[in-house]
Amino acid sequence: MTFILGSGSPRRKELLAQIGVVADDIRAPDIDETPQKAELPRLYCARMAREKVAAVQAEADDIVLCADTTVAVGRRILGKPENADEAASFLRLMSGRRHKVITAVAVKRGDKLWERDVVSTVRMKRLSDAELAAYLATGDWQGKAGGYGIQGPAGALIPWISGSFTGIVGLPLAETANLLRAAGYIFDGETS
Ligand SMILES: Cc1cn([C@H]2C[C@H](O)[C@@H](COP(=O)(O)OP(=O)(O)OP(=O)(O)O)O2)c(=O)[nH]c1=O
Repeated sequence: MTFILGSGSPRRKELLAQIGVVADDIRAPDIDETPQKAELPRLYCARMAREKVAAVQAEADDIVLCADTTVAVGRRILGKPENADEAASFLRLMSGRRHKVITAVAVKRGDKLWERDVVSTVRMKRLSDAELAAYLATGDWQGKAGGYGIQGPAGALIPWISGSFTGIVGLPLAETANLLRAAGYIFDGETS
């Protein structure tokens, strides 16, 4: 059995390492992440995780794990901003209000699939123009859903969350450990 992390995200690799899981191989999936018309954020996020895991080539006995993190303001899906202007518009939208962060995880082994999604609520403080400009200048928004990373400088902008911290960062560890166990991944110290 080979354990394949189907993700190019450095966060997901680090989060797995936190629970002692080291991938034998990393294969970043390349899929079209465009939402369908009127697609709801949670359904979109679950579909992305499924499509990622389907896109990763593996042997029948290999375990493959993929995930997707999506930020939602109401029904609106905020993906990874393409540039600083888009990041600024996302952050203005979230400023002073709550939004959801959904992370869907998909694990496959042969033709079996295990899936789980975790929804967290995040409150962002009301951002002054100076705070917004200072955050954008860090460049930390790049490659992150919604244009911020709670684990970085944006942590100072988030006074409250409800849900899974590791889920917001990109991989909900409690749920992920359960999915891996279900797929037959053996953790250190466990016999089956
Ligand atoms: C909201 C939030 C997102 N993120 C990151 C996690 C994900 O890497 C990214 C969302 O993009 P994803 O499309 O979920 O993942 P990815 O493109 O980085 O990697 P891959 O598809 O290869 O697995 O946003 C944070 O790091 N911190 C946060 O607080």
